[in-house]
Amino acid sequence: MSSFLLRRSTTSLARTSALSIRASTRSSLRISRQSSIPPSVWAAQRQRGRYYSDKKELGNENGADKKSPPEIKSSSSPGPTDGEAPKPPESGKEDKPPLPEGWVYLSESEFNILKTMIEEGPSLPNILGGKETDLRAIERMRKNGVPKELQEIIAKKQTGSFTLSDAGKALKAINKLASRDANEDASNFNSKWFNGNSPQEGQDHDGKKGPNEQKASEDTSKEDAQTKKSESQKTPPPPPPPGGGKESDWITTVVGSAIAYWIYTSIFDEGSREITWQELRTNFLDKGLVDKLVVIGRRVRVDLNREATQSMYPDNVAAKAGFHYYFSIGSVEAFEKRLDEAQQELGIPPSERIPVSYQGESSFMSLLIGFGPTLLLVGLLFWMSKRGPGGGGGSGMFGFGKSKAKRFSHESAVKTKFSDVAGMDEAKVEIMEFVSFLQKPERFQRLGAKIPRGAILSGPPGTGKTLLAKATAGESGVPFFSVSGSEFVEMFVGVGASRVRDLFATARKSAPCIIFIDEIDAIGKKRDGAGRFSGNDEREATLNQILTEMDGFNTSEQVIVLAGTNRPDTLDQALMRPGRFDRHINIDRPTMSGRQDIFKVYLKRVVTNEDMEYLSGRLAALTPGFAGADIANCVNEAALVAARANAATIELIHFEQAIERVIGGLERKSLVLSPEEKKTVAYHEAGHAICGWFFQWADPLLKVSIIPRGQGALGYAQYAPGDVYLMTYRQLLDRMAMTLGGRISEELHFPTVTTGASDDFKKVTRMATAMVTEWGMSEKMGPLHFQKDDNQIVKPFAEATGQMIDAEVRRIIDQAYKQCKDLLIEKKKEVGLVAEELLTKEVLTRDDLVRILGPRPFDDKESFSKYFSGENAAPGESSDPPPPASPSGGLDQPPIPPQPAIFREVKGDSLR
Ligand SMILES: Nc1ncnc2c1ncn2[C@@H]1O[C@H](COP(=O)(O)OP(=O)(O)OP(=O)(O)O)[C@@H](O)[C@H]1O
Repeated sequence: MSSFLLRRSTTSLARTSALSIRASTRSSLRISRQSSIPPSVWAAQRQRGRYYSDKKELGNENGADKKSPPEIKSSSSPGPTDGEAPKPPESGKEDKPPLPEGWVYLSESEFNILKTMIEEGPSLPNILGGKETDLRAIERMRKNGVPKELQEIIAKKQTGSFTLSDAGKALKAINKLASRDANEDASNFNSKWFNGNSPQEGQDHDGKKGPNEQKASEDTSKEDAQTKKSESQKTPPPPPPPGGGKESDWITTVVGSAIAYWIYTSIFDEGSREITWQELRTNFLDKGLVDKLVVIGRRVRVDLNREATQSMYPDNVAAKAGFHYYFSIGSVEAFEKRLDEAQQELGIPPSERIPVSYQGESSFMSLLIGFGPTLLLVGLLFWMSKRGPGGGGGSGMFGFGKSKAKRFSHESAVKTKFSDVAGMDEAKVEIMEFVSFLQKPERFQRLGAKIPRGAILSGPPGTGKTLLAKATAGESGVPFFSVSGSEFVEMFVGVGASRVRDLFATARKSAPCIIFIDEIDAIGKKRDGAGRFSGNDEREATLNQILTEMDGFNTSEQVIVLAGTNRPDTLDQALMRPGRFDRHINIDRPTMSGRQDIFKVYLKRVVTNEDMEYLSGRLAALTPGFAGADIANCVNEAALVAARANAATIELIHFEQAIERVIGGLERKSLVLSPEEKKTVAYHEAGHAICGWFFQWADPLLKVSIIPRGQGALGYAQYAPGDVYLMTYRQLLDRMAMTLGGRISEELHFPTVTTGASDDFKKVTRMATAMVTEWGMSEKMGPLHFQKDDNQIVKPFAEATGQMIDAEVRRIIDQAYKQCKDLLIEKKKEVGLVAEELLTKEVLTRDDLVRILGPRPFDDKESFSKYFSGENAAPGESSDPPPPASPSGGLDQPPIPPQPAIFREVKGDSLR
């Protein structure tokens, strides 16, 4: 820019300087307080302004000003914009060799502009050579020429009319420079390393060649290439070129950053600034600095005469090339009227008036503003689709369709072995077969057997279905994909099916492998018409996809699908058919010996000095109905109890406390009962205890307590019911009578009764109803079965049958009531003894009861006596429960599920 100014006519410069000094001493650009210039001065200034900017008007100018134009013209080298061939600089023209097409030598003035651009732009860090390297880059361009595009950009720099398309040109120029220099460096490097020469003739002091030598050097390299290739195969590859073509990188960096900086400043940074009409008038219009006004929509761009502005406001941004002021207008008509008035006031003749042109709003910025939000949205969508919820991209839109299955491999996560799974021997045998399928498929294929596709593992919660599937993966040593059925469910339709596809596709790639779908009922429910209006299409589509994928396996693929569910009855039949889930493995709560085995697994992991065999047996006897997860929890709880007591090892007492805690809840020592309440609770519990002692088929009593526990239990009696699979009418009646013992004892010992027996009544009613409606234990009703279904609106029986059911239920309960009352009247004294001892000691064990009541008049089961009263063991009685009844036996489940050993008795809530 400075060189440009230097070439201005000294006369005009002197004049403009005088004016500018005067103006700048009076005000800054921002202050609108301005003395107005007389019309004559304005006209002179304006003439000068127009003179500098508009070559067509040169003929109209006075002789003094006519000196400037030729100088200005000579300052800008003929660029390709004029269609002229690039002219080599005047000096040394003859010394320079011709350049390839598209390359030009820059004139000195152009180099000056380029230098200014580089100086204005960011400099290279010192470590890379700083300004010195900048200058070397210029030297190199001076010697080897530059791409034509660079010359055009330099020309634009002078006029300040840089557009977005010029940015493309700039990139092209940088690219050309970079590749030319890279080629040159490569050929220098080749000649240095392959010819073993020092820099050759025709190379500069850095060993680099000019573009004219480049071609020859390339040819030489090509010629030598064959020989070099064979040589390079024999000899180790040469070290990287010294400097590694660093110089050419600097050139690209220097020129690139200068141009990028200029693009940035001309488009974004201070490229324009808004002013008011008043500012325009006082600062520019009145001083004759405005060349042209361009109306763009509701804005007017002010094109200033750069030189005049520069001389008047030398330090102001207004003088910068490419900078524009603009102001907003209400309407074009109003603006024109205002401008007319202003020019009239200034006495500007019509021929000298400021030209006004009109443009549509199609600048880059308006485009950016228009399309910016859309571009942003598209970019955001693209980014989201790349990342997706699973992270790292996924199939389907936004990766939602990507399966969320966790992959475990034998080496990493699945360390579970069959030895960790106890108490389900039959299930283990079944599933072990899958391991052999995966390990030795040929053993089965040899005989023409098809490998099963999958197995459904069903059973109550916590019985070890997932554990068994993991152990299968651990034993077979194949990858294991674990996913929950609910993870297929998403709010978007089609996502579930897509995830299934993705899961199976991934599994196929890792075959042989195991897929485990836990809680498959989340997606595998029966497809009936019922859900038509509840948006089940997505679930059905997911199920259909599973069905399709499982059909799609061929027998050699060795992908085995295991699925776990608590509700096998709700699953779709298509899923269960052979060819999909071929095997149905039912995993029930463990039996007494199963529990003992599971206890052994977990007892091994804790510190205890107890005899393992006895301890595990006793704990198993105490925990009928416990699943594997409950047992694991009990052992852990015992360790916590022992730790709390600062014990060195876990003792039996800690385990028993843990079991009581798991079943009955925490002891609530803070709950203080009144003496009357305590007495009622004691007699209530004593009633139960006496019944349990003197009824033959009642469960053996272990402990009675009146310490409140858990949620609202003010007292409890602990029994060891053992594992029961079949129950007789008499057993049921004794159990009902024992359950009513609490209330009847209250009736017999107090003038009134309490609300504490509500839970007992519920149990008794449920048992009696099942006897009448399900188990055919009423002669009057006969062998009928009415399924209890809360969703059924219409009862499955007639009104008369309903009345008969009610009557029979009442009859049975009355019978149990009478049986209990007769006993408690007979044993009224014993009830009193037990209750009084309870009031003093709060807890009575089986030994206390033996002391008060004498030995129980009936033999206990072996499983019970073995662990709780050894001397009473009945010889020859098996401790193992009878085997489960076969389906043909008419019972597919125990009539009364094994109950926890604690009966909660008096409900605290209802006592208040
Ligand atoms: N037979 C068993 N042997 C050893 N540990 C068991 C056994 N069954 C359950 N467990 C313990 O219980 C935990 C929970 O079991 P798991 O998750 O396999 O039960 P699940 O049947 O899959 O339950 P859900 O139906 O609720 O998913 C296991 O991690 C394990 O610690």
